[in-house]
Amino acid sequence: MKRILVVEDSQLVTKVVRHVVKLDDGLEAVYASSLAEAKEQLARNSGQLFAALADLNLPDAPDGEVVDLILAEGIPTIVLTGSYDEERREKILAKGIVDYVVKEGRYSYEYAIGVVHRLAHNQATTVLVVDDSETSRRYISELLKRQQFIVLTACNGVEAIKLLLAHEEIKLVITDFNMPIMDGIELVKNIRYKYEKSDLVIIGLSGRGEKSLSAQFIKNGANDFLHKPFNYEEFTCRVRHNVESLELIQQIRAAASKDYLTGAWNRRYFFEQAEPLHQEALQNQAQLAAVLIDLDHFKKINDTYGHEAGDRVLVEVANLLNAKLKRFLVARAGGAEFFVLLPGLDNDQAQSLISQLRQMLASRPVVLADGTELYLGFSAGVTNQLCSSMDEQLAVADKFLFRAKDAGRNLVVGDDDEDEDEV
Ligand SMILES: Nc1nc2c(ncn2[C@@H]2O[C@H](COP(=O)(O)OP(=O)(O)OP(=O)(O)O)[C@@H](O)[C@H]2O)c(=O)[nH]1
Repeated sequence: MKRILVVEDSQLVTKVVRHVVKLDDGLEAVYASSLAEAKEQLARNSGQLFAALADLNLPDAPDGEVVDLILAEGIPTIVLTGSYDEERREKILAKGIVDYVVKEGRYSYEYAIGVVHRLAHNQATTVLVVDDSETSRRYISELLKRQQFIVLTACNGVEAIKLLLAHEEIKLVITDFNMPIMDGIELVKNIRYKYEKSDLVIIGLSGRGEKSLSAQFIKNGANDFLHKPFNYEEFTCRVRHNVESLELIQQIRAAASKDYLTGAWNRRYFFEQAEPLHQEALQNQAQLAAVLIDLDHFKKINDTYGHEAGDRVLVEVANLLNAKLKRFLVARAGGAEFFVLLPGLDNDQAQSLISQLRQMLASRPVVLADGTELYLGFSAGVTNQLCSSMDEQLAVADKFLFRAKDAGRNLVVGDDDEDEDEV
């Protein structure tokens, strides 16, 4: 939970902000209606405030003094202002605030809260700034740090590539064009050999009078560009827009790869990951065990306790498999069936691991919402016969799974079992 300070003397505005904050699970707020109260809240919540929303005009501080007070504590501040004019805008931005919001209705406050959330995301986002000018690097870094980004810097393309290789977490590269050793466009070309646009955002910078550079940046793989000199708002809007687009693509990707109910990987993702691992194992004659797990009498759980109880069981089983098979690939195949891929394990090792899981599940009940304890069993087929494709190997696992069901269920059958595993 992030705690924010809201400094506002209008009761009506405070009421709306309270309402917006209340609807937000990730935020809690403390309130002040004057400079004096703001001082008290800062002292009381020292070290615990993530950000602040502050009105510029307070009865005891009519000229934005409260903003200076909050900024002096190192707290990212979003200014709430009743009126907007160019001179005022320049003045408040120059103070070092994160953003300003003109109080024009509920949407303005939702926007302000959105900025707070953006700051929280930015704290986990690393940006690489590439520029040979120290002044420029420092200026861009300062703008990014105001937005709470983690910032790394490089003074040419070669240094940038070294940093990219050493820091997989970098999500955004902001690069100038004119640099010694490797210019910005060459850097973009090099980066795009390895990183897709949907994995890493690049924003090119081009100076005035070099208009064609912006097009060259984009044509060679940059996501966006900015003409220099730019102002703080122009820069932060572009950065925000690009980072949000990247996050959205990554969310869509994750949603397309995960099973909606259990959060486990889905069938599509499993094959996407498993096929290359299978090919690699074939080429290197390496061990690769594939497993098909199916809960026993799952239909009876739905029929007896309802579909919701069935869902709960599926979630618990997926959680157990994910927790116990962390370094392997686990996916929900559909219904009450799960795929597991165990690279590096021979049949005996895989069979023994899956049997342990079977015993674990059988000895730990899943507790339903009404307190009912359900002891579950599963049957599984395990094989490390590589066959010629992943599909074929899974067909062998499926044949063993069928054998396990046929032999009475609650069993793990593998390559060496002509009949059955332990019951
Ligand atoms: N609650 C719930 N049920 C599901 C879901 N997907 C499939 N099912 C049900 O899961 C059941 C799967 O049953 P089966 O695997 O065919 O049969 P079973 O009762 O487990 O019997 P055996 O596998 O032979 O032991 C069906 O009744 C499906 O309707 C789901 O997402 N949630």
